[in-house]
Amino acid sequence: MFFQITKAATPLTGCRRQLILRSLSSSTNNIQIEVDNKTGFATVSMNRPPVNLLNLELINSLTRSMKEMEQNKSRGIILTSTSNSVFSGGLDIKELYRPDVQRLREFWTAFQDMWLAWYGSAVPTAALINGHSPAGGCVLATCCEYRVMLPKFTIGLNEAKFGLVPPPVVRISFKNVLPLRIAELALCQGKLFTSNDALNIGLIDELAKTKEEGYEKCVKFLQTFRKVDPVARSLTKQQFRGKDLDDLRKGKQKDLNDFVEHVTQDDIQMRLGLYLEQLHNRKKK
Ligand SMILES: CC/C=C\C/C=C\CCCC/C=C/C(=O)SCCNC(=O)CCNC(=O)[C@H](O)C(C)(C)COP(=O)(O)OP(=O)(O)OC[C@H]1O[C@@H](n2cnc3c(N)ncnc32)[C@H](O)[C@@H]1OP(=O)(O)O
Repeated sequence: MFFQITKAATPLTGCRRQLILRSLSSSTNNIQIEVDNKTGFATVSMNRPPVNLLNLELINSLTRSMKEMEQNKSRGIILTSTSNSVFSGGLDIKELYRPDVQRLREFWTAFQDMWLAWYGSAVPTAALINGHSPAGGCVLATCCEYRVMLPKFTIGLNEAKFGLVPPPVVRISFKNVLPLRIAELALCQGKLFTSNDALNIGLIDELAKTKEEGYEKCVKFLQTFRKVDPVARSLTKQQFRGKDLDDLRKGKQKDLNDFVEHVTQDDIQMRLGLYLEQLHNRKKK
């Protein structure tokens, strides 16, 4: 993939000059990448209005972005969104409802690859959670090494509430962040935590009042690795996450088959249909 590079001031950091890298190969422009001149850190912003739902194209763009930043020897990545109220609304349920099975398989394979790329990234990562972050949004945030969240939003894995069983790839990064008992209870309850509660249980690391403050906190975290050898850092991270990554790599085909079998069941399709309807009608009441 090719990038067009231009210099511009960014709304994220006021007048600080940044390199704006815009993906040219993506016709949808669903990701924006900015590289800070001073720190060398890249900000990856999901940009799929209105609520950054993870469809096949956005998932593929997230994976490609990570691979390219690794190739470019990026020194750190901040994942956020261009929205004012949503980090990511999670999986686009339209991908799961009455699916074309071939596309459903492609979709879940892409999600597995995105998880492998972000959870296993060689580059240090921080999530700037500038809005709601349910389900797939929470998976992305927990793939990162550090989380800074703005107040009065929600984050968590709510799949159980609408009848989905969270597969391993969804559970693992959540379990990596939280004590096992809290993770188990939260998953069984399909619980979404407020920003404050998320801080109290350790699902996020810091709160920030504004996106700018959150950005500075993410930068501060990434700078903690400034004096650490990048290869040693990356291999140490792999020692912690390597087994999880290997388990998915080895079990990819089974995980895919389980996912497709689960999602295409009549009962699950009915629940997904009802949930979509509920989301659509939410504001009419
Ligand atoms: C053995 C086991 C094997 C396999 C298991 C199978 C499956 C596992 C699944 C994998 C795990 C991941 C799951 C997910 O991510 S599912 C998605 C979960 N997400 C949610 O529940 C969030 C729902 N959305 C919201 O709560 C709100 O939309 C949100 C994000 C807080 C934003 O609110 P707001 O800004 O007010 O925006 P709207 O609600 O008006 O939404 C705008 C627009 O988008 C539609 N929409 C919202 N979310 C979704 C979604 N997830 N999928 C599809 N569509 C969605 C909403 O209806 C609006 O559209 P409209 O046309 O009505 O205007």
